[in-house]
Amino acid sequence: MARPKALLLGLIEHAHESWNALSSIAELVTPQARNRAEFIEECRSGRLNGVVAIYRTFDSLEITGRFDEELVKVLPASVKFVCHNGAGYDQVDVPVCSGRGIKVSNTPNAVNDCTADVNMFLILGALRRFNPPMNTLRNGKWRGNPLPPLGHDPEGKTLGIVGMGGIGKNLKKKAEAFSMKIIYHNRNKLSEDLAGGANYVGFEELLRTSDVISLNLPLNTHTRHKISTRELEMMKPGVVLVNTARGAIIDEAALVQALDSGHVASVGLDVYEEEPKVHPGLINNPNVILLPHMGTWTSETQKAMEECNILNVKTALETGALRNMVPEQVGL
Ligand SMILES: NC(=O)c1ccc[n+]([C@@H]2O[C@H](COP(=O)([O-])OP(=O)(O)OC[C@H]3O[C@@H](n4cnc5c(N)ncnc54)[C@H](O)[C@@H]3O)[C@@H](O)[C@H]2O)c1
Repeated sequence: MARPKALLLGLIEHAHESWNALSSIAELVTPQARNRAEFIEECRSGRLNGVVAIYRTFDSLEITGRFDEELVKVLPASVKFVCHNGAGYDQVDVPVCSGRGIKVSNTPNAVNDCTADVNMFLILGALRRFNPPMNTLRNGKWRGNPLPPLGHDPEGKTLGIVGMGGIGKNLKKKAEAFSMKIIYHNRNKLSEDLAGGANYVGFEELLRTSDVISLNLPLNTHTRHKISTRELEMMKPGVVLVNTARGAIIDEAALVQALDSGHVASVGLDVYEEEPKVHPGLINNPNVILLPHMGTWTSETQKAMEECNILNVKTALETGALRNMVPEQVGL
């Protein structure tokens, strides 16, 4: 019987040894294609027949585009698993994969500390309004003239976490060390044990009562533009908003307006609607602290994510099951 193939879409940067070790159970292959049209052609040519598991990276979007209906339809019939190296898997259309009997995994947990650290950095940076003085210092003007506005302490402020999963729960612990009071909204209310003392509230109550709001939920058809004009208007005047989840959860044009009006005092962002493009209204606003999607950008976490994704490929090939199947497919 022919050996199964595992297809690598994108690069392994750290876990070379573990990837190469997979060659004992599968033939490891890479595509010749450099863009989506070429990849579709390569699939149609039969060159990738026999591929059972695909390891894909966030940046492999450049080679294949989204794993949407058009792409999933042309994948070889042998493909049974798509293993995505990342916690957020919005580049993969899960219902379409489910329809073709393809199982999808991601790399949760490995990202929790690293992303929650960035979350806390943005919360502190936005609350303390550190962006303008960081710029004036670099421009040789020390604190600037007029002086920058006074910031606010995290202590005693209410932090509303939307999406109390791996990162949300990790952020809760970190924010508690800064004496913040935590409330949360989640698709499902957590058990007392998992909530760890955080109060569950409805989405609108969270918007109305939080001093700081952190978005930690996945992007999908239900959550696109979950924060738009109506939701921004419900927030307390002077609210601080932080997003490390996915840019398109916020309607960026509406956010720019809310910042310009002063209703939203400051914002911390790691993610954007159309990366790598960033709305000029965000770049030009000194009350916005910006990072270019750095949530998991540490050597330790990048390696842990790659190891986790390789383990998914390995268990898929060896046992026919994924270790980290995405929640939508659990129980299918
Ligand atoms: N900035 C980065 O580099 C970076 C790094 C890792 C993850 N992320 C993003 O963060 C997101 C969260 O990651 P995670 O590992 O904590 O995921 P997770 O699946 O562990 O948690 C997500 C939580 O959101 C909840 N949720 C889903 N839909 C909801 C809705 N409509 N309303 C309220 N809650 C909802 C889920 O029930 C779950 O508890 C990922 O989807 C990813 O897009 C970004």
